Parts: sequence; C-alpha cells; structure tokens
Amino acid sequence: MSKTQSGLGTIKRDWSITSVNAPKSSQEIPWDPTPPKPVQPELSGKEKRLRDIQNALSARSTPAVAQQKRPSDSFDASDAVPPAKKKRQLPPGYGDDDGYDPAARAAHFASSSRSSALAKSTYTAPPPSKKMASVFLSQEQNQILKLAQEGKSLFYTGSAGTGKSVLLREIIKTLRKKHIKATDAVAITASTGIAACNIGGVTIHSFAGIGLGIEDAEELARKIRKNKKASSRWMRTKVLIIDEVSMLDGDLFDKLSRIGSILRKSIQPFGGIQLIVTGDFFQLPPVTKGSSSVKFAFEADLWKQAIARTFNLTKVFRQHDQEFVNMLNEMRFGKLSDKSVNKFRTLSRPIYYDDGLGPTELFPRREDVDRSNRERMNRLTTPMRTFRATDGGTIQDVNQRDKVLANFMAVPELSLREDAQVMLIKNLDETLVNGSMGRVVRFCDAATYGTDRDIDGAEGQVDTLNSIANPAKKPPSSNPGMQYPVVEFMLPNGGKRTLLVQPDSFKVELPTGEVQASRTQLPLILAWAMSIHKSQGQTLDRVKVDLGKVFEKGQAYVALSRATSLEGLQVLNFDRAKVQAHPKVAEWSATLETVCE
Ligand SMILES: Nc1ncnc2c1ncn2[C@@H]1O[C@H](COP(=O)(O)OP(=O)(O)OP(=O)(O)O)[C@@H](O)[C@H]1O
Repeated sequence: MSKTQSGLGTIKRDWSITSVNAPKSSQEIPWDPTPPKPVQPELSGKEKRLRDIQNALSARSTPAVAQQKRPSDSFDASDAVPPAKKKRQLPPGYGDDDGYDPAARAAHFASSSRSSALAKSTYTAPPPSKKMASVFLSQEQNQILKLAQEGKSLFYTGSAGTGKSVLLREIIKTLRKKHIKATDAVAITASTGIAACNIGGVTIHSFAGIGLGIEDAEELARKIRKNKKASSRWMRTKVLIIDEVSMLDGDLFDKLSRIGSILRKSIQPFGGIQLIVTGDFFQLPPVTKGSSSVKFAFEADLWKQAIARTFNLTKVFRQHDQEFVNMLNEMRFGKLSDKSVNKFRTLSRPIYYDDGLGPTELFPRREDVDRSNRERMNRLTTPMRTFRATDGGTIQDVNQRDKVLANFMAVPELSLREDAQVMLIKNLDETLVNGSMGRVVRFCDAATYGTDRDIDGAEGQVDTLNSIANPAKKPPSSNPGMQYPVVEFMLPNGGKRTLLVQPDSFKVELPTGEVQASRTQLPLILAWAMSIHKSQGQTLDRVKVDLGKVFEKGQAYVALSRATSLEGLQVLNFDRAKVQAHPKVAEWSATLETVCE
C-alpha cells in the first residue's frame, strides 16, 4: 500500500505526553504531566504536536529550571556520520551546544536594526517567535534533577525518546550554576567522540588523560600524574558526567574509578567525585576487540558502589502513538509479539511525500551512507558548490586532532547542489533546530540576500544564519562576496522557513575552556542518508531502514526508535532475529529493582 503524506518536518520539540509501559523492575517516579494538558484523541499526531508547541509557547508560567539563564558556555560541534548531535534532539531552550544565549538573542532582536527586517521573514506558516520556548521537565525528570543538584551520584536510563538528553542538558546547566565559582568543576564527558560532541564535552578518555587506557589503573595514574593538565582536571572536578554509558567498557569504568581514588587519595569510587551517568544499555553496546565478549559498565566491580541511585524514565516524548511506543518497547526487550512483527512487516510499503523532501535512510555502515548521499547528489544536474571547513584547536598532533574532528557532525568538505536534501546541525531558535530537514533552493551572498538586488528571492526572505544564531558577532568565516546555500526548512507545524545558511563554529572544549579542536563550516549535512551511530539521539519524522544490513544488537532499536510515527517509518526486510536485545542487558534490566532502592 502506498500513500502520500504532506510535509511534516523533523520534530524536535514535543510537548505532549505518552507513557511507555515500564518494566516492572524499574524504579518509577510518580509524575504528573507538566503542564497538564488533556489529550484530544481526535487530533492527528502532527496537529497535536503543533497544538502542544503553541500551548507551550504561550504558557505564562515557566518552571524554575527552564527560567534559569544559560551559562555562557559556547559548545557547538557534532560528529562524523551520527548522531550525536547523538547528538540528540533537544527542545527549545536547550541550545547549550550552540553557544546560544536566549536572553542575549532576545535583547538583540529587540534592539537590532535588523529586527524589523527579520519580522518580514517569509513563512508559509505562522512566523515563529524568535525566542526559544521553555521546556517543562516532567515530574520524573525534575526529581532526578533535584537529586543531582543535591550532590547525589546517580545513573538514569530510559527507553529511546524519554528525554534523557534533555534532562542531561538541564542537569549540566544546574550543576554549572551550583559550581559557578569553579568553572572546571563540572566535567562533561561521553563514551564516544560523537556522543561527546553532542553534549559539548570530551570523551571520557580525553578527560581522564589515559590515552587508549590499556594499562592498569596504577600505571595510568602514574602517567596522569606526569601530565599536569590531566591531573589537575582529576583534582578539580567535582561532578563527572558520563553520557552514552552503554558504549563504555565495564573494565574501563573500574579503572577510572580506581584512578580517581589513587589521584584524589580517597577510598571512595572515583575519589569521591559526584557521578551523573546516563544512557540506555538496550541501545549501542561497547565496541569489542576481536572475539572478546562485551563487558557493560553495569558489570563493572565498582558500578554499584559508585552509583548510589538508579532511575528509569518512563514517559516517552518522541512518539505519541501508543501502539508504536508499545512496539518499540517490545523491540527494546527483544520480545516482539506476533502482532507487532506483523505490523512492522506492513511498514515495508513505499511512502510518497509531496513536498520535495524524502526520508532519511539509516545505515549501519558509513560507506553505505556516503554512497547513498553521493548517488542522490549525482542525480541532480545543477552546478555543485563545495564548502571547505577551517579547522583549529590546541591539539598539535594532526592525526589526533583529525580523530577528534572526525566526530564532528560538520564535515570537512560539504558539496551541495540546488535541491539537495540537508539537515541543520545546530539549534538556532525554537523552530530551526539540530535535526531540521530542508532543501537547498538556491545560492546567494549575504550582501544581496533579502535586498532589492536579490531578484531570485521572494520578498521578505531575509533570515540568515548569522542574524539568527550569532546576532552579536560576525559568523566565523563569512565572506561577503561568497555565495552560501539558501535552504527551505520544514517546520514542525508543517510550514516552511527559508534561511541563508552561513558558516558557524563547532568545537570540543575541556572543562577549563581549552578548545581542543574546532571547525568552522556550514551547519548542514546531506540528509538523504545517515549512519545509525550518528542518528543516535536524533528525532526524525521520515525514516527508512533496511534491517537486512543491520548486524549489531541494539542497532535496529536505535534506528527504528528515531521515527516519530509509524506513518513516517519505512522498514525493509524486517526480521525478528535482528531486533534481539543483548541477553546480559535483558537479564540486568530485570534486576533493576534490586539495584534501585
Ligand atoms: N520535558 C520535555 N518536554 C517536552 N519535550 C521533551 C521533554 N523531554 C524530551 N522531550 C523531547 O523528546 C524527544 C526525545 O528527547 P531526548 O532526545 O532527550 O530523548 P532520549 O531519551 O535522549 O532519546 P534517545 O535515547 O533515543 O537518544 C525530543 O524531541 C525532545 O525535545
């Protein structure tokens, strides 16, 4: 059966509520929907999301957490074929990774001479407000935030789309505020470079100064002592945040804990540093070498000692259709019912979209991603323009720096043509966010764009990335005569918004503010295809996955759970055997009750 769908862009912000059936073993925190909103079943998913976004935007009361002014951190960066920005989709107000300060931006729009011009921006839907909307954490998210603020070491998990990343951003903001006098007190790390880029941090290896971390803890501690910067990080850190812990090796967790104890001369795990750990062990596992069997972080000897509390988020924000939520949950545990298998099989039908944007096809291997994007580009006949990144940073070793840069979403060389399907990889405001899908409609220089001389542009098309994302400063390497892509983005409400996209900066920064690696590039990637690894954390309205190519446990779950609806999901070669949960994870998750209090 084929069907035509009209345009619905990638939804970054969901405000309505869907609960997943939590495993009995999990620790549930009672919660009420905040803000309370009755579900109106007669609305379509798209209408519901639009309604909820509008409600949220017009809500008068803002929760304390959402009102907190962002610290003036300035992370950006992403990864190589990922997800990161797992990079996860963040709702409005969560632009920690883009150096965005809503207050500064609002002030700019109020005072800037450009504000009147911006008000003329052409939209096919109601023009969005320029300020980032507040996010209302659910009660369960708020409870965890409170404990983190009180200094508790904790691990929280939850199925895909339960707002782990959103909560982590809030925890980071809150803890940075708490430790405002010691800028490097909060160390933000993740198990992989891509995941680290998504939260504006560094890899746990890089934070710890352990290189590959092959030696034993004592030897590594000796090495770190000789490295002034690394040992000072260990001594000054008060909170260690570890994201995407599912990909962290259990032995490494133990080593890190022991290193902390040795360096900080404390018998406590990690030398007494508060730990905030998150991730979903049902998603991607640690990379194993050769035939060695995987050891998850929860299998580490010191896991239970280091993690005082474990929580399981249960409220799914990404999907609104309870049937789909249930199917994904069954899949997560590798226990698909016949009904769900049959339903997944029906998803092999082609889906036709009538707005020029197709699905993003998710592949396990980067070669397939590159090939697919290349093939689609080659079908276009318009002239190709190539944009090369400018790279920098304090890492002197070129190979090492390139390794870090390879985790950025922003690519070293971006070739575009008119009609190319692209994804925005920065949060700009409440409608243009990391993950927004669009199409290149033309190329134009910044001086001409939106002026009388801009004969190709419709009247009023004057939004530029510079004016939105970086009002106070010139874009990093914007060249006045240079032509940049004009992209027509799909908005969450089904409308469109056109933007001149200019270069922006991405960086990996240590807690001290040292920029290890930076890249200036257009905040766009080709989006006909993406790797499952890079898609981790994304929220996509249109997804195509061929499960025949999936080889790793957790990959199928990650890929399919990116989709916001069954209507926007095409699944080829569905095979029950491809969606098995790792037995160790399934077993461990059943013991969560005893891990939790
Ligand atoms: N409190 C909230 N209010 C509204 N929307 C939210 C909230 N928390 C999360 N979301 C939205 O839910 C979606 C998924 O959030 P997020 O990426 O944080 O989930 P996740 O648990 O990290 O998912 P995954 O494990 O798949 O990466 C995003 O679109 C996000 O904006």
